[in-house]
Amino acid sequence: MPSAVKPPQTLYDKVFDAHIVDQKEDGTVVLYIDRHLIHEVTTPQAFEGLKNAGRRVRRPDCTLATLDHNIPTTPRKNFKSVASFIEEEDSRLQSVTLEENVKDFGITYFGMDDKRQGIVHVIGPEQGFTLPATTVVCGDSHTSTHGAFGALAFGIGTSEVEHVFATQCLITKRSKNMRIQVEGELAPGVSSKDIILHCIGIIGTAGGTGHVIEYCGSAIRGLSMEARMSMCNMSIEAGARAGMVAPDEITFEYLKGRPLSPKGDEWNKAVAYWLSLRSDPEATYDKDIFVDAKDIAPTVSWGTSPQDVVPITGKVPGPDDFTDEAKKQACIKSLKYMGLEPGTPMQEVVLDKVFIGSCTNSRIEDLRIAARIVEGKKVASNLKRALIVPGSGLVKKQAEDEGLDKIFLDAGFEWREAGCSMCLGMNPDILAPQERCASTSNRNFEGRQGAGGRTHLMSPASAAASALSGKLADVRNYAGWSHGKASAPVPVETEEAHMADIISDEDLDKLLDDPEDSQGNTVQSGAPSVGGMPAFTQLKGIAAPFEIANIDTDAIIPKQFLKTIKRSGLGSALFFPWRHDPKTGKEIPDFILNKEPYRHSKILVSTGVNFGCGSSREHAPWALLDFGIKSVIAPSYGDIFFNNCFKNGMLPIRIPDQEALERIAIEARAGKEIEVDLPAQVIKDADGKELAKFDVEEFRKYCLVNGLDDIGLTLKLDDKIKKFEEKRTRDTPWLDGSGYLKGRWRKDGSSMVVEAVAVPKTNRGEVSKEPLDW
Ligand SMILES: CC(C)[C@H](C(=O)O)[C@@H](O)C(=O)O
Ligand code: SF4
Repeated sequence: MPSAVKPPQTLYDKVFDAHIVDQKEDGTVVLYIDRHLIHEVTTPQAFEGLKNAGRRVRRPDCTLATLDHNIPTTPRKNFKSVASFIEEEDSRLQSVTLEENVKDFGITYFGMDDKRQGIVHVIGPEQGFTLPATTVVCGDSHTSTHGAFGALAFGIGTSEVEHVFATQCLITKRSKNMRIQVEGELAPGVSSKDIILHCIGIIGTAGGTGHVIEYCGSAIRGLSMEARMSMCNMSIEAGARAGMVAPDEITFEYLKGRPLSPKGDEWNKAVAYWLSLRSDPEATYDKDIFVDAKDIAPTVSWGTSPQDVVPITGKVPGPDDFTDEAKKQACIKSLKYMGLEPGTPMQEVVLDKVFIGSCTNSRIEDLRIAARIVEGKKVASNLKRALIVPGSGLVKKQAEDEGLDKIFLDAGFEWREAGCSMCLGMNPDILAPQERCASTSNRNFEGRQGAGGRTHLMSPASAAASALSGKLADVRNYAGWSHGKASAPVPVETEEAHMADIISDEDLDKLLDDPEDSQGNTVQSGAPSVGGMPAFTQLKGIAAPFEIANIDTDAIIPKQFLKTIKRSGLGSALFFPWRHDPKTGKEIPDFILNKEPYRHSKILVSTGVNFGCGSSREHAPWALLDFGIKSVIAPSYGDIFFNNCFKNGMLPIRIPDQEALERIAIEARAGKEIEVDLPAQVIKDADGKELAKFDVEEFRKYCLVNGLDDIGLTLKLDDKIKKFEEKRTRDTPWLDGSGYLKGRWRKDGSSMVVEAVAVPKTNRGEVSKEPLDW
């Protein structure tokens, strides 16, 4: 536990320090991970790596698995097995693969026939698996959600998932501290979703890059745990990898009695420890933002970035509302995609669908508020669908116990089973091209909810009001609304809408199986083979210039390509919607990577900030690598993407100096080769003239130049990891041997060792549940 004599520290500093297993001189830290949540999308390649290297999962008791992204949210009355229930082949394969892996490695798993199944970020807190002062990771960017408990929780890529499986540690660096203080009382109709949208509007999607945000102030203290989760969830959209709230009475009340929360004497010990980790009053922050709660209105997004927000009473902005040229261009692009005219009042924007769900807003309180607003009324007749998708089977059950399902069904909503659903459309719930959706999810990127689909982010209350209005609506006008409009029955999703997702399943299979690009050229298969990493020293080649800011990983590789259990063959999927015409599927000749000489690019130069923001999908670097791009140069990056590159033998280079970056971009635009020299840390033009110097962390450079597998390096620290675990067992015994694996643990000398007992299986693809102890 942290000592009282240390200089003033933040909550983040304290939790981070309490988990250091080893620290190198350059600041690289081996950090112990208390809790690992896993799902089907980002684990197959990690398990494959483990198997190939003959490694085990070090702490199955600290690992919890579920299915969420791929699964249909249709009724499960006839559910027999995942293998027979999931129709779409790639989704089925990914889901069955998870089931096989959890059996092979003895990991607790909530399958589709378990009422505890749900979105990974809903079930962790619900079970008390997420606890204050812990480190929590998941191969998913919205792991930031769990920071609501005062946990240091962040998303990781698949290589890091494998690293945690094998070592229960991660190699990382200390982040900077940022504070967002929200003081005062929230106005009626304003929720924590509005707080976070408002804050992202202020700081931008790159505002928190490199930082961990601590949310504090009276408005935050007044929020429930569920509201805090919604807010921390979107820290990633604010550019930060993690967001935290100091644990308090509200936290403890939420956790007490949860299946995996500490019990009896341990509970009191745990609470005392958790309280000791609050930020010291004199602690300082690298970035400080103050928000007056009364300035926050119900907020909605208008564009294709979560920073594109206005109060619901506002209008769609136009390029003239921005002074910065890059922002003007981004506005033009967003308006075109969203099909909006500048100056249109937001409340006149007509909707096609409403989605209330996702790891941001699918908890019981979200459903309660939505139900209160729609009770006794009907969804507008112009809506094609209005979906309520509970975040977990337990949320669903509770809502049904309270009669909320009936309220929704009577109002004309669909009442679905738990899953990610229309948040990203890896499952059958998607938008058709040009359909407009009021959504309680967290990302409004191009194609996020379905190719060509248009997303407006908002709170559950606003989404409920919008469902009644059929347009984007100000919830404050709906509180007393009692006369429902006549509503038409909500049509069910057609097969056509699903297939409209640009690429058919057959095409997808072909692309993934065939290591050729869409032009039929064999592409360099640069993605590393499992267990190894190619060395990186000098790289000379054509550099493709990209001039847009905030290029997200959904754009680098859209969701339909994430349903693979392999790392290779993704080159054809790179920037798929930007490279191909959605109607014909043919190449768009003007897109940079479709032009000569850029088809042969080995380097990508982005003059825009925050390259690779958003999702943790390691498929993004895999796709770049498979296309032939081994190095990216940009002013700044999404943190997870930046890490993921190194894990694949790629070099992402930060060049924050605008002039130096422009020198490089000039060469790129001219179609000339440039050279990246990692040992010398310089970028040169084709004649060897220096264009820029760059920094790279010593440890990362060492691994890249020598092609080292960092799992092997961490495993060499086994003695230190064991020592850490002994101390953890003494100080925080409630973190060992989760309730689900009771009786499977034995003491082996000084350390806890899990016995290699697979979760009992009923039949292939089906895993039986551990008995519930509640
Ligand atoms: C599939 C996963 C990698 C991804 C993420 O990391 O966020 C997904 O959950 C998303 O929301 O885009
Ligand atoms: S953001 Fe959406 S897709 Fe990602 S975990 Fe949350 S609900 Fe699932």
